[in-house]
Amino acid sequence: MDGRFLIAGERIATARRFQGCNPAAGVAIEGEFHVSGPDHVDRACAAADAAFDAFRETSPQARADFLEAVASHIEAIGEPLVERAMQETGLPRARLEGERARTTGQLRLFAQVLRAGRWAGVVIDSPLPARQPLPRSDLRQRRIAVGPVAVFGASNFPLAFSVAGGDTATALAAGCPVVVKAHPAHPGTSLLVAGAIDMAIAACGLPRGIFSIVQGPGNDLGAALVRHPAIKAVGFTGSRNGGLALVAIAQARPEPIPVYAEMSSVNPVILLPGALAERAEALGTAFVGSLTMGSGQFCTNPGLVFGVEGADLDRFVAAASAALAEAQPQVMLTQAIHVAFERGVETLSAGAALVGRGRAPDGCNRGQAALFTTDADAVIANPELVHEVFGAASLVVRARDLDQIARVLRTLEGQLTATLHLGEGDAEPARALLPILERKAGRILANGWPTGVEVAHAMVHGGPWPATSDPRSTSVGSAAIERFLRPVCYQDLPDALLPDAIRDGNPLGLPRLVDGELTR
Ligand SMILES: NC(=O)C1=CN([C@@H]2O[C@H](COP(=O)(O)OP(=O)(O)OC[C@H]3O[C@@H](n4cnc5c(N)ncnc54)[C@H](O)[C@@H]3O)[C@@H](O)[C@H]2O)C=CC1
Ligand SMILES: O=C(O)CCC(=O)C(=O)O
Repeated sequence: MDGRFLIAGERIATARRFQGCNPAAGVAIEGEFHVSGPDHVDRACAAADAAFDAFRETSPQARADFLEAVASHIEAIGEPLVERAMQETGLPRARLEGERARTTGQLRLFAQVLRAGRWAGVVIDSPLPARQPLPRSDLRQRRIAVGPVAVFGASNFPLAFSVAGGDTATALAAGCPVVVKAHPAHPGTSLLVAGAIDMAIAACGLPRGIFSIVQGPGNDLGAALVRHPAIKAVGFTGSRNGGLALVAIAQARPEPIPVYAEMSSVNPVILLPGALAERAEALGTAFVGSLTMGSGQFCTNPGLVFGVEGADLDRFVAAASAALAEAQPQVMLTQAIHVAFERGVETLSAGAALVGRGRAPDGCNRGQAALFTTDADAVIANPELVHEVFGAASLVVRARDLDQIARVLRTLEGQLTATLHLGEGDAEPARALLPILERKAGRILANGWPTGVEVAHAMVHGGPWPATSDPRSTSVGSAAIERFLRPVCYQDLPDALLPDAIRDGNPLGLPRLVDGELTR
C-alpha cells in the first residue's frame, strides 16, 4: 500500500520509515510508512491556515454534501479497509464493520446537523433607537469556526475515534481545517481513510488544505503540532499522561488554546439492593459481557462495581466469576497496551482479592480478563485501586451499607459514566445518590452497561477531570460541534456587510432567536 502521508492533497515521501505491527502475531506487517517531521507539521498547518477563511464561509449545505461524500468514499474502500484494520489492531471483523458504520453514520449525522442550522447559534436583538435613557444598537450573534484543529487518532477505535472519527467530523462540520496526527498503531488504516477524505475534498471542489495527516512513532510530532501557532484547538482520545502532556503544551503557548482530551475513567456501576435481590446472577453475566467486550479496551469499560455486602452480592460475584472463566483471551491493540494492562492487574492483585480470571492466553498480546474484590475501607485507604486499568479488569467493592457507597463515590475522580442498577425499593436510594453521580459523571445510566456510546443529539461523552480535560463538552454526538465554534457579535453593521447567517431576510433559512423568540 501507499505509505506516503498527505499534506493538502499531496502525497509526501521521506527517507525515514516505520512499519505497522500485527499484535495478534507480534510481527511487522508488510509495507513501509514514511515518517513526517516538524517541517511537514509546519506545511500542513500553513496549508490549513491558508484554507481556513474560504472553508469556514462555505455554505452549510456545501459542508453537509462534503461530509456525506467522505462517508461514501470510506464505504467505497470496501474490504481492504476492514482487512487492514483487522491486521493492525487485532480487533475482529464484526467489530470493525460496526465501527465503520458508526463512523459513516456520524459523518452523515453532522450533515443533518449542518442542514438543521441550530449549530450557527444565530441570535438577534433588534435595535431600540427610541429607548431611554440610551438607544440600543442592532446586535447580531452567530458562531464561527475557531480555526485549524489538531486531531489525535485513538488507538482503540481505529475508525470511529481516528482519522475520520468524531473529532474530525465535528471540526470539518464546524468549518475548521483538520491536521491529523495518526496513531502509529494503525498507520495503514489511517492512510486509507485519509485518502478517502482527500478524494471527497477533490470531488466537492473544496480547498485541499482543509485536511492533512502526519504520522510517525514517538511524541515529538504531536507536540510540534499542538505548539504550532496556526492550530486553534485540539481533539484527543488516549492516555491520561498523553492528554495531560498536550494540555500542558497548549497552555504554555504564547497563545494558549483549548485541548479537548478524553482520558481515563473507571465508570462506576452501583448494584442497588433491590436489583441484586431480583437478578444477581443475570447482572453478573451481563457485566462480564460489557467488561470483556473488545478485550476491555473501552474508556467506558465498567472498571468499578459497588454493592452492599451479603448473600446477594456474593451471588453476583459468583456468576461474574463463572462467566469470566469462560472468557476467551483477546488480542490487545499493541504490545505496550498489553504490558500496561498486565501491570495494572498486578497493582490490583497487590491490594485486592482475585476472584475471577479469563481463560489463559494462547498467543502473544492476549489480555486475560481479571476480576477482583475488596471492601470500601480499602478503597478509601488506597485510591490507586480505583485508577483506570485499560483492558478487561474490574474491582467489586463490598460496602457495609448504602451510606458507605455514597462516601466512596464522593472520593472518586471525574468519570465518563456512572450506572445504577435498580429493582424493587431502589428508587429512594437512587435518588439520594443522583446528586453525587451528577457531580462526578458526564452520563448517568440505569439498568444498562456503559460500553457502546450512542452517536445522538442528547449524548454526553465527557465528564469532569480526568475523564476529560474540559467537562463542559462532549466528544460524541451532535453537541460535540460546539467545541470548535466561537460566538461573534456584530453591532450596527450594515446589512450588506453582514454574513448571510445573520442578514435580514435570513437567506440561509437558519433557526434564529430574535428578541428572545425562536423563529426561522
Ligand atoms: N481511556 C481511554 O479512552 C484510552 C486510554 N488509553 C491508555 O493509553 C495507553 C497507551 O495507549 P495509546 O493509545 O497509545 O495512548 P497515548 O495517549 O499514549 O497516545 C495517543 C496519541 O497521543 C500521542 N501522545 C501521547 N503522549 C504524548 C505527548 N507527551 N506528547 C505528544 N503526543 C503524545 C501519541 O503519539 C499518540 O498519537 C493505554 O495503555 C491506556 O492505558 C488508550 C486508549 C484509550
Ligand atoms: O464505548 C464506546 O462506544 C466509546 C468508548 C470510547 O470513547 C473509548 O473507548 O475511547
